Amino acid sequence: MPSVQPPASSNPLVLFGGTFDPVHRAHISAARAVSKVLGGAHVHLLPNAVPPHKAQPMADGEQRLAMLRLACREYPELVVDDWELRQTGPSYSLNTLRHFRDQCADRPLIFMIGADSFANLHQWHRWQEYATLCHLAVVPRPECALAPDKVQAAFPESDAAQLLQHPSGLRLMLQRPFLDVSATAIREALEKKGDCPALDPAVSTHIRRHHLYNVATTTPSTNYEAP
Ligand SMILES: Nc1ncnc2c1ncn2[C@@H]1O[C@H](COP(=O)(O)OP(=O)(O)OP(=O)(O)O)[C@@H](O)[C@H]1O
Ligand SMILES: O=C(O)c1ccc[n+]([C@@H]2O[C@H](COP(=O)([O-])O)[C@@H](O)[C@H]2O)c1
Repeated sequence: MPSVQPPASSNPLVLFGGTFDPVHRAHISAARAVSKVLGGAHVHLLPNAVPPHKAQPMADGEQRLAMLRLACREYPELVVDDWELRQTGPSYSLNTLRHFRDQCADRPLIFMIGADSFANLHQWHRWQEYATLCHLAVVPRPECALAPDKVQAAFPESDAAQLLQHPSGLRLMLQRPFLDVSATAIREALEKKGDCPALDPAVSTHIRRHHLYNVATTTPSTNYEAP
C-alpha cells in the first residue's frame, strides 16, 4: 500500500490499544505499517489496565509497559503510552478515544485494531459512538471472521489520503502484515520451550530475568543487556 504524506495541518494521531501480554512481532510490524501508510504518523501503544473482554493479564501493567518500551526502543514513530494504565475500571476503548479526541481537536484520530477485534467490534462498549470520534485502521490476521455488515457500514472503507482529510468516520483496510502470531501461543511456547522467535530478543531477556509467564528455565539466555 503506498504511503501518503499528510497535509501539514492534518498531523494524524494513531492509537493502538492492547493487552500486550506480551508485546510481539505482529504488534510492532502492524504499528509500523500503519504509521508508514499514514506518512510517518505517531502511533501510541496503550497497554490496558483491565481488559474488558478477556481474563486479567499474567504480567502486571508495569511489566507489560517495560516490555513495550524494549520492543519499541528503535522506532521513534512508536510511542509507549501509560494513559490507560493510570485509569480505573474496565479499559473501555470509548474512554480512551474520548480522551484523545479532546486532546487532538479536529486532527485525524485513527484507532488501529486487528481483524479479530474488528470482527467482534459490535460487542464492544458503545461501539456505535466510535465513528464520531475516530477512523479505524484494520490489520489483517489469519483465520478471522468478517465483521458484521452493520459494523462495516458504520465505517465506510476508504484510503489513507481520505483518512488524512477528515477527523473521523472512515476505515482503512491494510493488506499487510499478515502474521500468524498471538500472545496466547507465545505464552504457551515460553512455558514449554522457554523462548519464542516472535519476541524481540530484549523482551525475551526481560521475561526470563523477571520470571514472567512460568517460563521454562532450561533454555540458555541471550546476552542482551536491558538498558
Ligand atoms: N498477529 C496479529 N495480526 C494483526 N493484529 C494483531 C495480531 N496480534 C494481535 N493483534 C491485534 O493487536 C491488538 C492487541 O492484541 P493483544 O494484545 O490482545 O494480542 P493477542 O496476540 O491477540 O493476545 P492474546 O493471544 O492473548 O489474545 C488487537 O487489536 C489485536 O487484534
Ligand atoms: O471497549 C471495549 O468494550 C473493548 C472490548 C474489547 C477490547 N477492547 C480494547 O481493545 C484493545 C485490544 O483488545 P485485546 O483484548 O485484543 O487486547 C485493548 O485496548 C482493549 O482494552 C475494548
